Amino acid sequence: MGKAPKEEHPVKAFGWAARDTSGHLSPFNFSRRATGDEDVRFKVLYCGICHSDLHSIKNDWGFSVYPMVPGHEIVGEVTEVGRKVKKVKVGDKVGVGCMVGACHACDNCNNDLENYCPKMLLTYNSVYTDGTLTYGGYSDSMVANERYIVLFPENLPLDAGAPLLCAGITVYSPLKYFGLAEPGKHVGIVGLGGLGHVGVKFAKALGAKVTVISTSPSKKDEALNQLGAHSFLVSSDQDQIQAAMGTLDGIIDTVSAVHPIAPLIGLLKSHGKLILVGAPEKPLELTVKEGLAGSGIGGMKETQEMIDFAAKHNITAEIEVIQWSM
Ligand SMILES: NC(=O)c1ccc[n+]([C@@H]2O[C@H](COP(=O)([O-])OP(=O)(O)OC[C@H]3O[C@@H](n4cnc5c(N)ncnc54)[C@H](O)[C@@H]3O)[C@@H](O)[C@H]2O)c1
Ligand SMILES: [Zn+2]
Repeated sequence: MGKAPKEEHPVKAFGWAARDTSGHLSPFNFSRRATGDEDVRFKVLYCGICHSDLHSIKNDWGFSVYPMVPGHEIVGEVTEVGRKVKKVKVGDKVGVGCMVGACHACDNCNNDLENYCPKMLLTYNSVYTDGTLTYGGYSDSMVANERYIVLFPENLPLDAGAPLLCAGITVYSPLKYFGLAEPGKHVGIVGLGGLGHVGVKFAKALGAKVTVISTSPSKKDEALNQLGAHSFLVSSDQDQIQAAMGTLDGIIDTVSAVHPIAPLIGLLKSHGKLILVGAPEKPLELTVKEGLAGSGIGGMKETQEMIDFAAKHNITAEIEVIQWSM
């Protein structure tokens, strides 16, 4: 048997861990590696809660390993850097998103798409190159290779900026990749949760016209008046959906559960794409395949670009801050 998590490495750490699929987290003493030559260590100040954390805690996807310290929207202040680190210095404000490693040799890695590297290592629930389990940001400290460190510009608030490290890049990347990040383009955002609401903000800041599509009529005010979307469709209202057929250049679907997608495809112009970023526990039942695409987070270069863009355009997530104490 290997060593206990609190003895594997020299640096003591404290976090909140899921031990089973119940959804409860409890205090957890573990350890993190010493700061390597290319590593950045930081004190965690805030960590976002993404729906993927909930899927993982509850083992919705079937590959959870316990004890699990979730959290992949992690921000804090640098406390130590390895001797080869160039990107940041002690005192800088930084973040880590969904990944902490990849092979750095394949075509994807060479093209700044570590997120599609077959050997990509998740911030938690992955086995790191040293054979130990990775632990996420619901903890007091973090250490990661500098390639996976995102520098936070001075004016981007750490608390409301943290969710951008996953939610932000997950919507920003497909907006750019599918040519939707342009004035004159009309983008649909399905689901107004964590990903969806920052999706509206990014699409607008990139110049697109935005329509929110939701099952909840009660979200109309938030969509139009707080987030500034141009229009709002209730997905069960056949008249509204019929009237909007063939009007959208692309749709980003952020829904976290299985739901019908055929009606959404009807909203697209010809050659428009429905881009699925939600990750329900079961695959969607597809009756139509044309016009469908998927997208998973984004590479590190693009994640830094997204954070810099957010700082320039004052884009942050709407947040509620929860304190934790030992
Ligand atoms: N592709 C990626 O790289 C990536 C990255 C982050 C999150 N995700 C996934 O995206 C999804 C959304 O994450 P989030 O943090 O925004 O979650 P969230 O819970 O904040 O938002 C989900 C939204 O979906 C809506 N919804 C839930 N069930 C629905 C249903 N049956 N029909 C219609 N709407 C429904 C909710 O009302 C909510 O508005 C999750 O599945 C998450 O795992 C994927
Ligand atoms: Zn996430």
